[in-house]
Amino acid sequence: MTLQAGTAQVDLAIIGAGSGNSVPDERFDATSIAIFEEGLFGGTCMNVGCIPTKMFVYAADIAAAARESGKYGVDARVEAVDWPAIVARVFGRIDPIEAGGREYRVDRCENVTVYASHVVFDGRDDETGRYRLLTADGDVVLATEVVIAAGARSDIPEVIATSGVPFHTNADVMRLPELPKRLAILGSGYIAAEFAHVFSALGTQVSVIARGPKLLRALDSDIADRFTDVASTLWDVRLDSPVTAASQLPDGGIRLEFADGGSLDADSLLVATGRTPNGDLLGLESIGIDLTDDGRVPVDAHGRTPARGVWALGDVSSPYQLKHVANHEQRVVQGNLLKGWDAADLDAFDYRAVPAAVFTHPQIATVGLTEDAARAQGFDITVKVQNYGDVAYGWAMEDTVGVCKVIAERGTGRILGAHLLGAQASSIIQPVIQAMSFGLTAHEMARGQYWIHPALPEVVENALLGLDI
Ligand SMILES: Cc1cc2nc3c(=O)[nH]c(=O)nc-3n(C[C@H](O)[C@H](O)[C@H](O)COP(=O)(O)OP(=O)(O)OC[C@H]3O[C@@H](n4cnc5c(N)ncnc54)[C@H](O)[C@@H]3O)c2cc1C
Ligand SMILES: NC(=O)c1ccc[n+]([C@@H]2O[C@H](COP(=O)([O-])OP(=O)(O)OC[C@H]3O[C@@H](n4cnc5c(N)ncnc54)[C@H](O)[C@@H]3O)[C@@H](O)[C@H]2O)c1
Repeated sequence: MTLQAGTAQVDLAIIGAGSGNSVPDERFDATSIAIFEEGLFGGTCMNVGCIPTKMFVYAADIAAAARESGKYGVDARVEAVDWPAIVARVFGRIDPIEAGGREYRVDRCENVTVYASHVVFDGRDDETGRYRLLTADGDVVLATEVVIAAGARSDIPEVIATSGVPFHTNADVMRLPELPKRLAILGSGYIAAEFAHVFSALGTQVSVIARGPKLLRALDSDIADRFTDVASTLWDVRLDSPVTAASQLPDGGIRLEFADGGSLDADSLLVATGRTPNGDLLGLESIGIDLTDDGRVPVDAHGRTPARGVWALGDVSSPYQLKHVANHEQRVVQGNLLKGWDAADLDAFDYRAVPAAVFTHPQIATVGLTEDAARAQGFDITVKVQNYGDVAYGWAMEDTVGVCKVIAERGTGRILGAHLLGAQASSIIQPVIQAMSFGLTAHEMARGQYWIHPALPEVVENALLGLDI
């Protein structure tokens, strides 16, 4: 059902149909619900994030494998890349899911009303004490409880925003009508690393511009250093290169100028310099919520904001901008909504072993503490760095760059972190995540199970066995 402009009252309002859209299940059938979504149903991950990017990455991996096939005695070549066909494959699958998700909520959920509009808090209603939510379309909804799941948006550095040069973000770069010949990517984090791989492997000349001395510098320094070295052989990587000016060239291209006096010309520009949580666009001051210093909606371990009855989850409030974390937080908040704000047995967010992967080339996966963080926290640690090339599957791959680094507490053998760079990293790290989540020590994990021989996880087994506990 879709409501005409006016005032409605609901038990629960949900801001954002990304992870927020998963809150109402059959246990909420007797709850009147308003969902506010100004953009696409399914949110960032489904439409412009995790899922489409990985579909492009898969195509890029195939192309890269063909290009690297010579070392196995196979003469494969990338004869052509049909970019429009790749785009059509990806969005031919995703767009109908978005439409289906929206249609399900609008037409088939009796207790749910969808407002396709930006919404803000407008204080509390004098009479009922409910939260007053005001949409850009002029609707007013009074809600007893609210879940804020409003996500984050691309940060655009001022030098680009004020220059007037055309640029892309993850929101539109995957729908370019054709592959650019030269793509400049500003930023050196997850999004930059993944799109650099996609476009480069598919034939674009890619430049990655980092303002600091290495790529992916939030990661363990051994991994970031090694990745920066490998990436520099694949792409035009500009380190220590803050952009001081951007301008459009007469041929439609873009020129970026750097602090050291150098410059770079490209056909297109992709900005990938971080994502700002959307809490600053929600009128939260009207209900007495101040954002954290880093711009997030503050929540306690159960997802409760300082405003009674208002919960938050996902990128808008989480210390992690990751979909599996947003999903976890959604399940916690969902359960707690059912239990009630004051329940003694509220579920809590669990951030003990949060993993992440960067689907670039080579892949990267990480869980737990970096070596520097473990030392800074005062742990007495033992560290083992094992090369992929040390195990049989690494020989099969002729691998010279892959590495698995594990960090454990000396004495107890507690696993504190693992960091992998190389083929299948996002998959072969999973047993370490499991061990950390269930409290297995390094020795228990290494010797308490079989490791399939000669599969790539043997690199993890060997790293564990190499620790000097
Ligand atoms: C390019 C890219 C690749 C990524 N890849 C991965 C990956 O491989 N793995 C991974 O774990 N994570 C990945 N992420 C991160 C992941 O996408 C996010 O962590 C996740 O989508 C956050 O979910 P969310 O529900 O908090 O927010 P979102 O999915 O962003 O949902 C928020 C929704 O709220 C809506 N909204 C916001 N404000 C308002 C308002 N005032 N009124 C109405 N509607 C509003 C927005 O339109 C949006 O649809 C990626 C992100 C990007 C950008
Ligand atoms: N595979 C995944 O899980 C995945 C993939 C993509 C995105 N994400 C999530 O989305 C988040 C956002 O991705 P992202 O890559 O935009 O952010 P990021 O935080 O990973 O990286 C941002 C980078 O931009 C740089 N930067 C910031 N301002 C700059 C400026 N003015 N000039 C030049 N460089 C600047 C930073 O130094 C940093 O290296 C990630 O942190 C991650 O949580 C996850």
